[in-house]
Amino acid sequence: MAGGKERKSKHTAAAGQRFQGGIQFLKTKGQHILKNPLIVQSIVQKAGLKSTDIVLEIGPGTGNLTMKLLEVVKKVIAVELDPRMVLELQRRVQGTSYSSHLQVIQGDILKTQLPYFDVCVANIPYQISSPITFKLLSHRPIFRCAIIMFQREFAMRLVARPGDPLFCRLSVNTQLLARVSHLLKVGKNNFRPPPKVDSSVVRIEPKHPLPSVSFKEWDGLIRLCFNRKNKTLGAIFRQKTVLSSIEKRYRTHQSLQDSEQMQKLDGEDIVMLGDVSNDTSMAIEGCDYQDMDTLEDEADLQAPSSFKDKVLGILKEGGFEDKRSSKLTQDDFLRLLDIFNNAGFFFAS
Ligand SMILES: C[S@@+](CC[C@H](N)C(=O)[O-])C[C@H]1O[C@@H](n2cnc3c(N)ncnc32)[C@H](O)[C@@H]1O
Repeated sequence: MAGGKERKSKHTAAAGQRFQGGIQFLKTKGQHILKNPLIVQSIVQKAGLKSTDIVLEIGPGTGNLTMKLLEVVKKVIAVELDPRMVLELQRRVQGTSYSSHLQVIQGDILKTQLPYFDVCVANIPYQISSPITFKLLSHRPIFRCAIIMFQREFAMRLVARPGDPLFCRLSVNTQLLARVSHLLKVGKNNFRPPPKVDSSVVRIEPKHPLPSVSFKEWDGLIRLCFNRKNKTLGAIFRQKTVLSSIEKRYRTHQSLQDSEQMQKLDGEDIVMLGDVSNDTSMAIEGCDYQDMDTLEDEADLQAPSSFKDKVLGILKEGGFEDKRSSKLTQDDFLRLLDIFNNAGFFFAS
């Protein structure tokens, strides 16, 4: 009996953690509400907001952050998926002087066309971390900065530098497009209900102007290089699957050189960077040969080993053969892409 009673009281306490204002928080929607006002205050302070700013808030929830933002900026546009949260937020702001400064859009942020904004401030559901980061970075006109709460490990990957253990494709792609810095560590107990993982607030400041590089090309190369980030590039580019995918593109490129397809604008490129959602997935795509018949000729069929020599020769000449992706800087990757492209090798899928 006693054991039964104890189980019941534990259950009641846990359930209490998941309610506020009659709303049951759903983990499936990443609903972990920031309950510590000091953290909310600190996020708003670190955002460096101006009274003239329009702020985009992703997932306002019950509005703890929204209310603080409304105290300092001209307008908050909040995009929230859950209609129960939308109602709660509207109820909270109703009858206050802030109501005319808040616009609530009910919907999925990933499917919503983003409005104009100066700064994005958000405690996001962690399951959309990667796609939302790249959706923001592809948004135009460019915004001043984004101050976002991420799962700690994701945050540390975003800010990791060459040589750091967490340095990965996500770090390289983000840092091509933005300056990123770690602002604040936030422990689990600052949320209701507490998530399983710790969190961190990161500042993302889009670069302006962006480096002049095709992002599809860039990501195609980076994907290969981080296929096995601790192997030398020589070892990676010796792999059959890697050589096959490069060779396929090489041949396609040769045959399309004069066609319109080669003149695609880079502007549409960044959107595809959202595909890095699963950064640990390093599958190499584009290795099937189904469409090769029309492109192959006798000389091409005899090419494999000379093709490999050519690729390895480029790496060697550039001084990259013995280098490892985990230690390369952004300038190194830009130079590597440049020498490959100049030799007629391309990486965009
Ligand atoms: C971590 S909670 C943050 C709540 C609030 N901003 C706070 O700090 O207390 C994430 C919020 O995002 C909402 N949400 C989840 N997926 C979303 C999506 N795809 N688009 C917009 N909002 C979403 C959830 O309903 C929830 O209110």
